[in-house]
Amino acid sequence: MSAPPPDEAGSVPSSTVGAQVTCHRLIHIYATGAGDVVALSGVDLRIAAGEMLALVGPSGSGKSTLVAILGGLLRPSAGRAYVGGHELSKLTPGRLAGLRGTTVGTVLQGAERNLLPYVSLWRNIWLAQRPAARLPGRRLDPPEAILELVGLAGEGRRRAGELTPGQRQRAALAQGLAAGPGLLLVDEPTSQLDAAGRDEVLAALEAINTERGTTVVVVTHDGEVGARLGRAVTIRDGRVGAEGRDGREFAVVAGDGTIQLPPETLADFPPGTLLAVEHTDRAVTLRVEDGGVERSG
Ligand SMILES: Nc1ncnc2c1ncn2[C@@H]1O[C@H](COP(=O)(O)OP(=O)(O)OP(=O)(O)O)[C@@H](O)[C@H]1O
Repeated sequence: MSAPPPDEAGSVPSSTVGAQVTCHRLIHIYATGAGDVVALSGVDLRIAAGEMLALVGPSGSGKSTLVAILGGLLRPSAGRAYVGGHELSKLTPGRLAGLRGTTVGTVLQGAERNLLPYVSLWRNIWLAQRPAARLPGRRLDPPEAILELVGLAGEGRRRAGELTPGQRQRAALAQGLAAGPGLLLVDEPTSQLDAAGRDEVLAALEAINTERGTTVVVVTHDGEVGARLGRAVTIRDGRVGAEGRDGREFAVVAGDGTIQLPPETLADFPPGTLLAVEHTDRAVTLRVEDGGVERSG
């Protein structure tokens, strides 16, 4: 592993505090031999610096695509994504590479994909720190301090391959955090774990967020994980479909003024239903006229 060229890495500022994230009408289309696949169809999302949230939603709704764009692994087809003041679609490939790991840390699904199994945890972390080591003003924590943060104090000499699944997942978090990114993206960190392992991973994520101020985004299918993080953004059909905050579920007004109805209402209000919209001071009411369902066309 070699450090990015100084002229490119040097233009990426230090990220010792949480990064703010903004998505504006973000669109991504995969071109395949069988035709185009629209993965994101206009995501509007704002995440404050130092916030922690879950991205939830059905399989294929676009969560991984969104995370890949925020992690600098994929360029959006249209729209804008900002991380820590950088507009990702405007960065050259070199600057985008410099951003990965230093400003944004990504922990891929499956802890073993993030770690070298035959070297110690200390060395795994040290290797992940190398790209950031020459950035001006970047203060890198000793590997042991990062391991302590994720509940692996004293385990640095062990090889990643020797760890339990829960320890391995926390080691993967430490690796993602190694270079001090302002944003940590974590894909399905609890999917292979029992309840105790899940609690330890959640405790590690909370420690990263509260003690370092790192902005943390967790992709999960586990509703309990979403509830514990306080804010859970549901991605549905490639856009923000709803948002849960402290146990309450909300519809979200998108940048183009649309909202998605909760899926359970669609049996009563199928596509094509005509709704009268009534707007008062603090309320918007959608009402079927005359109690009947009218269809367009
Ligand atoms: N590399 C790719 N090439 C073509 N289509 C893709 C590719 N990656 C994802 N897709 C498609 O894009 C859409 C969104 O996929 P994505 O993986 O982002 O969803 P997801 O919510 O992360 O799903 P899951 O929860 O199953 O991981 C799906 O229709 C998927 O089939």
